[in-house]
Amino acid sequence: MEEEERAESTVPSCVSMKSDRMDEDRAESTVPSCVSLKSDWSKGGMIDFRSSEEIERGEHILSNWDQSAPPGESSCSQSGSRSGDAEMKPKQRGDLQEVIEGHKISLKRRCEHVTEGTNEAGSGTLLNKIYTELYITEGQSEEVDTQHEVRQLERTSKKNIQDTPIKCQDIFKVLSEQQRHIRVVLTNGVAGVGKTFSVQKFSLDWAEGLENQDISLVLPLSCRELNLIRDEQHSLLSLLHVFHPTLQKIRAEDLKTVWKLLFIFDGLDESRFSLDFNKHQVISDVTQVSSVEVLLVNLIQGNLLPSALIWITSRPAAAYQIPPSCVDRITEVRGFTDSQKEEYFRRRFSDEDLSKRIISHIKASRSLHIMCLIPVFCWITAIVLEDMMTRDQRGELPQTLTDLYSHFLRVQIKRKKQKYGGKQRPGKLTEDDKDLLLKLGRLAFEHLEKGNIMFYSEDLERCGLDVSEVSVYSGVCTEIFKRESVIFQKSVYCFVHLSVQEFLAAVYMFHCYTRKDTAVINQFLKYSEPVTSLDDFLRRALMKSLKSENGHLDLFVRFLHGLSLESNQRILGGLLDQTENHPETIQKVLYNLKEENSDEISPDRSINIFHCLMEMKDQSVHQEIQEFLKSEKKSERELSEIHCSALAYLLQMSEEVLDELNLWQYNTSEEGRRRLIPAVRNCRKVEVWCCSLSEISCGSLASALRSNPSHLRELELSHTELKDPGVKLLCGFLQDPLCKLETLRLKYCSLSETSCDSVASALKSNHSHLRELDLGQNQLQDSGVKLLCGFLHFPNCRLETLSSFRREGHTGTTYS
Ligand SMILES: Nc1ncnc2c1ncn2[C@@H]1O[C@H](COP(=O)(O)OP(=O)(O)OP(=O)(O)O)[C@@H](O)[C@H]1O
Repeated sequence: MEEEERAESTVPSCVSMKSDRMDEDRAESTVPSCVSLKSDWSKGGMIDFRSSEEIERGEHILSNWDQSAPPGESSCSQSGSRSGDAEMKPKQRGDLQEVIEGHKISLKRRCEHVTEGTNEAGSGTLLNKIYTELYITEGQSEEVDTQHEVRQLERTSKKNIQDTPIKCQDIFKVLSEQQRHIRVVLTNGVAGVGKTFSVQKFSLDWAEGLENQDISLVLPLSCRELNLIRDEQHSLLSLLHVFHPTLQKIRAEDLKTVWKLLFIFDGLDESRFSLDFNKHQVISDVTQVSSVEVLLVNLIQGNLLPSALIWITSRPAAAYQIPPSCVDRITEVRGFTDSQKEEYFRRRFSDEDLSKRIISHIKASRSLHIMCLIPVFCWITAIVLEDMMTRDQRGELPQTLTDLYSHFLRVQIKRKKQKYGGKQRPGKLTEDDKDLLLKLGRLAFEHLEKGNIMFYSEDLERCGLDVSEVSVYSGVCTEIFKRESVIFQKSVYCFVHLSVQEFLAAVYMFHCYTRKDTAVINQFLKYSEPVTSLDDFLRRALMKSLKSENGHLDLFVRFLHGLSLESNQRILGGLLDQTENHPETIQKVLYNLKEENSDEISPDRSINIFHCLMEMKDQSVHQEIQEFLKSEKKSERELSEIHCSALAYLLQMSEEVLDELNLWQYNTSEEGRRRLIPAVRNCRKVEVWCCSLSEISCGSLASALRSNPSHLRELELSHTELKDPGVKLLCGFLQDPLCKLETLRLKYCSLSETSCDSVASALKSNHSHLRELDLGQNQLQDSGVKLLCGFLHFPNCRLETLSSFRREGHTGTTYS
């Protein structure tokens, strides 16, 4: 037992960022020891010191070993376990029971406290006190793409009526007759939406004997921590011993005997593995040594411990690594519904009046209200608003993201001062503080560019950060930057949320601009001409961000624009030098944003230009579009490109589904029409004809279609020069089981027989609702038409009208 404890103290918790190891140690004395459990278990009629709850738990697990397999489990999953079980001696059973009980106690200690960015000993709050039910759905609401997560959350804030909610504790339960045994569950969700909290709550409820008691062992493994042994070779058994030292005594036979194990891999997106499901070493023995990646693939595919349940959580951009054929259920953590947001603030503050004021401020600010869909934003908002509302605050409450994050940083700095005292004037930073924050900013920036969210001591040192200094800092100001975990004596650091990293990165870049640090600026902008003014700098930064494929600089550039306002610079208490804030310069920046026009930019990405305007507190475009939407004669009003981006944003966010989006109904340029494409996400009928769609616009259209499978009934894409690759992209949407499209017109799109193949196989793969398909005036050839005819014989085919007629050619199929 003592040995186990010592071993445990050197390893991280499964959910280390939320747990507090100091508390674990304190809690130690209050829980029954494994020794007493062991003797209880094996002693028969002797006096039992355990609580009735513990007895119940223990007996339940024992009874699992005596039961036959549950219905629905695959035979292969049972074969190993039953035979091993039969051979098990009572002494072995007792030992195993003891190990499991010890594991439960350890897991409970790891999971019952959350630290929410604070590493101070004893500061952890009880998970059960602040845990607020999350809105989790079965299936996927949005396309799984690599777009920036803040944009995704803006889209996902709308609740789809067809979503099926599922409770966190039910994710392995068979809920309908159509479902078979659920072995592998993949849970998606954007950053900070509550995936780790869900894992922690699930594990705690299990360890406390409240939920999922049919599972014998819950084994959470954080992918972030698995990274640290990425280059090592392990067997599954040794992996468990490393990450769950309470299971040191567990043997290979035990793993095969315990009939329901659950492995939880939290944060696949944070793993640095490359999972190859096609070509890998097959492993079926828990003692066979290989790389962590190979072990993971074998577990997921069911080669290794076929009866073990697997739960993987991931941000959407990384979830594609798991082939759909390996997954029995996909769920998505969608964050908080409106009532859950309120519940969150009520739970958080015992002062009822304060929580009411905070809730009403959030409701009054549309962007804050949308952001609070994501729990981590609720947390940041709670910290800022609590501070502002409980002191004599005359200033305006934050309305934009830059406002909110500037206040967040200010609150953290203030907390540091309260802790250490200090002679400087309130609201002003010491030189040391500035130095440290800017170094953190540099770290944030350099790693944002590379797409890194985790850092090691070496990375800190490279930015001039003294590791011990950061540790002190992270002890008092941990909401900004926290020590994520310690494993094998190696610290891993990360910012409390990606958006905090993006904010600090923008602060650093802005500082470099005001200090005229041309080396850093030129390196970032990759431009030989020197930056001449603030508007020139912001314009080039915007262009750079718009060219990024996945939008990884979107939020950064939004903050950069927000920081150009003197009002925000003031909140930061001297961290940034004040800039040449001539009204003309700001006007020039606003003008540039409104006039930015390039057909090389994806329509989805262009919406970020509108967000930059909002961060600069320019409401003009927003107001003009609101008026436009109310006006009678819409087609007469001329819309600029930025108007179209704002319109696309408002339409896709609207609670109401638009009946028809016809791009020619708007009085705008060709580029303006393309910028409207994101609105396809929220309408029933779409007419995009006579538009030349570039590859980039086509990608945006495909992505918008994929996120609107259930509303869209009619799609007109004739005369669009879509070509075969364009059609291939769109087929992803046709394959979606939720796709209800009835009419698809692709006349004059320069298509060949290749497109027939793509369309026919997409339609075959699914219960297609398509009734009309028009492929006329393309060069489909007889072979293409033949492929389409193949689909007509298919049982799922509901097609009533098929046209592939080509006037001058030999093909003239019409089918009715
Ligand atoms: N159910 C919840 N109740 C209360 N607070 C929550 C809940 N879920 C999340 N939070 C808050 O949001 C923060 C982030 O949550 P969490 O770490 O679970 O997100 P995540 O989805 O795992 O994010 P990432 O992908 O960045 O790892 C938590 O530290 C907590 O402050």
